[in-house]
Amino acid sequence: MEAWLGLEIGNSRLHWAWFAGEEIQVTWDTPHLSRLIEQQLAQCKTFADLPQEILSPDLNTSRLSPLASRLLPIYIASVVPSQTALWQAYPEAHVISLDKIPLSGIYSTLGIDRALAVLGAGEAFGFPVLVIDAGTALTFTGADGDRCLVGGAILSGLSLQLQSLGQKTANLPSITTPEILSLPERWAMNTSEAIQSGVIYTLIASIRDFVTAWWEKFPDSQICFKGGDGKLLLEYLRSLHPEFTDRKIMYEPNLTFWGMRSYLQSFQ
Ligand SMILES: Nc1ncnc2c1ncn2[C@@H]1O[C@H](COP(=O)(O)OP(=O)(O)O)[C@@H](O)[C@H]1O
Ligand SMILES: CC(C)(COP(=O)(O)O)[C@@H](O)C(=O)NCCC(=O)O
Ligand SMILES: [K+]
Repeated sequence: MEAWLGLEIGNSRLHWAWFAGEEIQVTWDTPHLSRLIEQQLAQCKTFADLPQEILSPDLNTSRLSPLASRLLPIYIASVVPSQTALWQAYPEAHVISLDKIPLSGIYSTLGIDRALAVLGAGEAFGFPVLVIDAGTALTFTGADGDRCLVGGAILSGLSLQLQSLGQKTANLPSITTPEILSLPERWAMNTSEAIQSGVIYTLIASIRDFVTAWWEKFPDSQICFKGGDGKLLLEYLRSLHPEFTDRKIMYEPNLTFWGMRSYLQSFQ
């Protein structure tokens, strides 16, 4: 099986998957790359020449050593043009564009991450399907039983909501997501918890509203969460709304990579 790397470039960080053919071997995340790396990417002749920055510290690199003597193709789904540009110099970079995604009804400025995630989810669990991506932004993206985009919605993600409150007010601290270890008190008695309560309970209420509206349209449809805050938000949704526990709703971090795999298969 041929080896390749999937790279999803989000607004907070890079998400990587090493594929052996159709199987994901390992995934990891790294920070955005600096412009200084462009030169190094241009001169890559083998996997071993790739900058260390793209490998995670906890990635067992010995697993990758069989690949070290070759140059791996990297399939890129990016919503950050300045980060995409850095890869133009890499000889085996393939930027995935919206026009060849095997879904209908797509609008021209739809995020490629959203298109691939809904494609990956639909291929794995069947169409119709709804994807909730809790990344920098939080997005809802649905497709119907004919693999046609139904549409969706975009709002500020969990960290962005917390950060912007801290940045645009004099007295509010910027809370970070690792500080939210459990569901806050709804009726909070201190500033930090009041911020957490406001952001979390309204986010969960919005998600519940979209989920309910989706199931009114497509009652048996699978709903998939992904993204850095997806696991936490699904956990909170379930604990506040136990009636969702037995419904088809799950967390799956690799939807975009599954979408890349389907995209590549559509050319075979
Ligand atoms: N190590 C981490 N670095 C950055 N964000 C993280 C990390 N762990 C969890 N998160 C959460 O993930 C969110 C970003 O989600 P992610 O899916 O990585 O975003 P994007 O795909 O937009 O780059 C942040 O808002 C943050 O709350
Ligand atoms: C909505 C997004 C910013 C989400 O990006 P992310 O939070 O995953 O970094 C991205 O999908 C995007 O730039 N979309 C383009 C607009 C659209 O999808 O309609
Ligand atoms: K994303």
